[in-house]
Amino acid sequence: MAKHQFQTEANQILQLMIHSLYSNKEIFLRELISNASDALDKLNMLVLTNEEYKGVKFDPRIDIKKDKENKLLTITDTGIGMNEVDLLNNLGTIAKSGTKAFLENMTGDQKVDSHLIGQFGVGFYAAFMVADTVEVITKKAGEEQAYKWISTGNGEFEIQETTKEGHGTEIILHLNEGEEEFLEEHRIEAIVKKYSNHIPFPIFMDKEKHIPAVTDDDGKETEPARTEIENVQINSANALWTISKNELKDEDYKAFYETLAHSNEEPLTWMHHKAEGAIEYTTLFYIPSKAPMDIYRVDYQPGVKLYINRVFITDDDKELMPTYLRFLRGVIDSKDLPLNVSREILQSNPVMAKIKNASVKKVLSELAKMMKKEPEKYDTFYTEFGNVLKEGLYNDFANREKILELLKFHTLNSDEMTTIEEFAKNVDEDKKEIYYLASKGSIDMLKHSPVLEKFRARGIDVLLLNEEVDTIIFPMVTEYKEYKLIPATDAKFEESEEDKKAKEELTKEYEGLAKEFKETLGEAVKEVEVTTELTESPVALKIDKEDPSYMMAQMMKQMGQGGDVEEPAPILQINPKHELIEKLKNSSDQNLIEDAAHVLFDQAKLFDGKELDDTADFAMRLNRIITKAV
Ligand SMILES: Nc1ncnc2c1ncn2[C@@H]1O[C@H](COP(=O)(O)OP(=O)(O)OP(=O)(O)O)[C@@H](O)[C@H]1O
Repeated sequence: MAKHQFQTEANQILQLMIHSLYSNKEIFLRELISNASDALDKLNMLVLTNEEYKGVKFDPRIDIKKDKENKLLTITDTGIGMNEVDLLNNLGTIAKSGTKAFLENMTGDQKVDSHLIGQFGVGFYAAFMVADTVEVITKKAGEEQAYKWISTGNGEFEIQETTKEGHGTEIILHLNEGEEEFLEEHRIEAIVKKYSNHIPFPIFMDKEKHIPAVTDDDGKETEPARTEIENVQINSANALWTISKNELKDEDYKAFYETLAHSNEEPLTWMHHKAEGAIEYTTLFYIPSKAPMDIYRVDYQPGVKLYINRVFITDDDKELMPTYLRFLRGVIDSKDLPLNVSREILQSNPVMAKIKNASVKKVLSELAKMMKKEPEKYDTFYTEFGNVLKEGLYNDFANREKILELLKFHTLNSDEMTTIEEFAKNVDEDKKEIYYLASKGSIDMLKHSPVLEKFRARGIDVLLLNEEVDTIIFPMVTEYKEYKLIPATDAKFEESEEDKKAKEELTKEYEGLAKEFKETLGEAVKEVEVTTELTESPVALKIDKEDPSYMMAQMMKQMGQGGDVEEPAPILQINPKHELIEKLKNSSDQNLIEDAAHVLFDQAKLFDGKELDDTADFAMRLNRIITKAV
């Protein structure tokens, strides 16, 4: 008998289960049945598609057995089973990405933690919520040797050779004191009906059947009443997605989601669609109410399963749906794909491509409907997944317009968020230009950006984008319908002759100060120029987009080498109408001008969402200026 240690993370999860922070213990059965169903799915596919498994009998069933006397509950399946290596890899370790992050987020607060665990999904380890000892007896399909895995959840497990008839897995739970309810027929049946009614395989259990007494014509009892044991199927076993929509209740969809997504949280919404015509397929997509833990990890686990005519093919294909819809959980099932598709073939299969395209369109149009009809629900969706959806703007060109219309924007002139469709209605019809400012920071900070002063002065509204992802994506989005999308920093407004003249005069007047600033700041700025476009701020930064080194940096960025190239120095604009600049022009205090040049340059950087190179230097100069002022 070989002893093994649980992997650290697995042990931590196990301890959480044992000390049951989770009040809804019944889900252990849902998790074990879901694993059994997955094991049957896997074998089904191999038997149908893999020569090596041709001889393996596929007789799919899940059995639940209860032994009240010994307080044992057993869940058996005739699925793929596990060999010794599988046992070591699967039970005792957690391969799921995001496990570490999940554990780090644990707070010790029951309420917060059970909410977290709902998103994480605990799987097999949930067994330890109700059992002090768990035995797994399993034999892999096509192999001779069976194994027994056993653990009391104390940080160790043991694996030994054993015998077992037929392939599949048997999970024996030695129930804890006080968990006897899970041996009651009606309780088990209720849990199965609640969560596992529509998994695609039958679940059987022994049930007591009462046979009433038989009496003759005179009312005399000829046979006494008795109880017989009958092995009966206790779930419907009709894959939920194959059932027509109007036969399903919300509860059915919700329960199926919990089993499918291993989640204890209700989904935000679902979309069930049956396509008939040249290609027949069914899709059932759920949107979770909370983002999965691994949503921003490259090794995220995709949530859509592919079935071909009810035979499970894969749940690990990131190409089934585009990555920007990776929050979807659900099923795609089609009769029109060949069963023996390999992953490579799947990706180039024209039927799969059509299903994928149509499914993306469907999801996007359902989201658009939700946005209009259920705005609150949409807001929840948007808070959780808005930034993921935005990724589609650069990797799904064909649907860019639709995705843009699903985004919500803050704007300069309003406190309410708006859509691009609404925003476009108020854009100057002759120019058809939509301006936006994309910079990381609070919306309030963006609203007060010096860049926007010329817009405010002219009463022109601007879209405000303050997420990091916006600053990467939006420069690549240059149009929406017939409108041009223009960064606010690039806006050029026509100047009247009068303005031009006034600017020329001011430039001359402030030439000296601009020169002093440039000498002080040196290479940190490309130049210092006088501007008449600022109204409130003394200074602002501008990038010269015609500068060849700027264009080079952009090109490198697009090639994914942004980190290696330095952006060219910005232009510092000074506002001659600002009292501060005016006073500086008239000052003869060289030290003050020097300090002011540095502090103002740093201030402009902060408004641009940039970090300061030397915070101590900034504070020191600022303090010197204040000291002089008080
Ligand atoms: N009845 C079973 N038959 C065959 N393999 C199983 C069975 N139960 C569990 N396993 C294996 O053990 C692994 C771990 O199971 P566990 O329930 O902890 O996680 P999971 O199912 O992969 O993830 P989650 O339950 O969160 O979706 C499974 O992925 C599977 O490979």
